[in-house]
Amino acid sequence: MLTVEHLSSRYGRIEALHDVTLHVAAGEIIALVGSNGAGKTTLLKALSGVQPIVAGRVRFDGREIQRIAAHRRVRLGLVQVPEGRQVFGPLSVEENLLVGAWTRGRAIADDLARIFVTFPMLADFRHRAAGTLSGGQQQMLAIGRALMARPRLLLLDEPSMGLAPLLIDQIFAIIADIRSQGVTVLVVEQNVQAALAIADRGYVLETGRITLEGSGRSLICDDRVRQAYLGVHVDA
Ligand SMILES: Nc1ncnc2c1ncn2[C@@H]1O[C@H](COP(=O)(O)OP(=O)(O)OP(=O)(O)O)[C@@H](O)[C@H]1O
Repeated sequence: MLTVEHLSSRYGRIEALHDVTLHVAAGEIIALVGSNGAGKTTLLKALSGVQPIVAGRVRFDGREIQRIAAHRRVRLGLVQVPEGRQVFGPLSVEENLLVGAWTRGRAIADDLARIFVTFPMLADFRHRAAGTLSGGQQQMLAIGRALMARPRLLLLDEPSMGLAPLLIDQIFAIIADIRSQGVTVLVVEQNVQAALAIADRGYVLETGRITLEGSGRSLICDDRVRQAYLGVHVDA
């Protein structure tokens, strides 16, 4: 579904991504992990079309998209849930969800009803200002807003950031549920254990380069991942 080939991106003279190559097949959950500043957010932004790339190619469903504007990528089904939720605080929960559907013209009421079934809490708070919700509720709203765009590939940037353990479990259960409804998922996470546990495959990004890839299970068992990201001391 998504193929990224030799992608590089920079902020002025800082090269944030170097020669990144990866792929995502339809129906997969892919985890992208790495430490702070590794370039994970930059990669998602480059895929969404809000961060310029200086080299490389991105194909979505066989079509080159690296020169296609961000809003048109959303129409093609490539939709991002940004880091830090970024809900529209003064707007109501329902208005935030409707904003997610702005690229679409039809069946919005049906989709809104479906989101309220998936997230009953959003239905309860539909008239509340989004800014008054807790962090976990805002994360669910941000995911619901993205689902309103009818994604085929959902890009999630740190969905568990700042959430209590119980909520983190809920968020990962929701991600698994979204995939079971036919949406492919690429998730960036600092919660490496939880992300690799639900992922079919994963990639490790370090200082802008992909350094490891494999099945979720094989990466959780990899000594380099255990030592660097899971806090496990591994004897040499
Ligand atoms: N707007 C910007 N201007 C200049 N440099 C930036 C900008 N955004 C990110 N960078 C730099 O690009 C590199 C990659 O940052 P990025 O935010 O993509 O990493 P990340 O893996 O998502 O980290 P985090 O987990 O902290 O969000 C870092 O060195 C960062 O300092």
